[in-house]
Amino acid sequence: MSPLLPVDPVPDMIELLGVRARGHHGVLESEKREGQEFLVDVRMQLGTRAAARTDALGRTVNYAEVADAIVAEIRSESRDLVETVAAQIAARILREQPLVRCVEVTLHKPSAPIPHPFEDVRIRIVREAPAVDAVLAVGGNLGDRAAHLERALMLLADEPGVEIAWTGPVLETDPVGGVPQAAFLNSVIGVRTVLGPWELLELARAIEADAHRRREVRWGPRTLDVDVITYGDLVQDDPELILPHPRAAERAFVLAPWAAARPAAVLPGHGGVQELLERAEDRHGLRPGAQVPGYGRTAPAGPDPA
Ligand SMILES: Nc1ncnc2c1ncn2[C@@H]1O[C@H](COP(=O)(O)OP(=O)(O)OP(=O)(O)O)[C@@H](O)[C@H]1O
Ligand SMILES: Nc1nc2c(c(=O)[nH]1)N=C(CO)CN2
Repeated sequence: MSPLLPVDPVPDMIELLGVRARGHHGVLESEKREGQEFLVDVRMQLGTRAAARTDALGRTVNYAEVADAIVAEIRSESRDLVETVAAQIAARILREQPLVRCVEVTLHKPSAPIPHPFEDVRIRIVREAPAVDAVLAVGGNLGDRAAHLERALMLLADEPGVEIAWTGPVLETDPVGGVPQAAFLNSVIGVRTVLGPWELLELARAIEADAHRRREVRWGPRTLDVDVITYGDLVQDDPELILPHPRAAERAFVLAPWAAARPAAVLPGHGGVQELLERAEDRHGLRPGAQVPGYGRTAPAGPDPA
């Protein structure tokens, strides 16, 4: 199966070059006392399609914030080595900018104490953000419900940058939301991914489109719905991608398969999924659903035990 997301031959990159500030880094006492100029170039890898499509700053990296972070690190507590300062800059960018998947930092020290003519001293490092644990909810009540869930899992598993970590059991659930309609099959899928949150949403939409999902009635019947429930601990309120999913905390059709697979899981900002499930109003409308290949697998795939 070919991947659903576009495969970019060169990933998108935002570059910020020549950010300058005085710092007191260096091995020599005179460097620590007097300080000198440092320059920094950064190249940040992130998906920029969602931002470009909507012209929304909140869906990308604000390079002015990154410049502030670089200057703060240059001005921070004196370090002996350029290695340390460059690593601190990279770590701060990855910590503060959850959309950045990989960062290259070049730190220049053009006034280094070298008693010979020279042009520059610089160090270049590349640091990757760790893969992120995310949870997706899948469900549908039109057509061959089990086949749609099975295909959704196959498409996810085939996507570069996504690894299936675990899956919940498939449950049959009464419809929630007031629209009279047939029962759903629902489950949840835990993934480990190097995709950014917007790319994960794009993938979820592509999987829905593959099942010919149509948006007609809000909370109405659908072949397949794929929602992003959590993306690591990321909390954001962008209406196109609210994280955690704004209704997950009260939906037994999400919480029950999640708690069955990961009883100790926590929904960031809301609490343990088990406790949330005990309070969810729709908790009595659930029953075991079909056996769908790939679902109900609580351990990562590996060699079968002998
Ligand atoms: N965490 C999220 N996961 C998926 N879609 C989200 C999320 N946060 C916001 N959205 C937005 O919600 C909008 C409606 O999505 P969708 O049509 O799947 O809704 P629904 O399935 O009918 O209802 P619900 O969102 O309550 O499950 C989409 O435009 C999507 O961008
Ligand atoms: N049981 C059940 N009810 C729903 C579901 C669903 O997946 N299962 N999805 C909805 C909108 O996403 C609305 N109502």
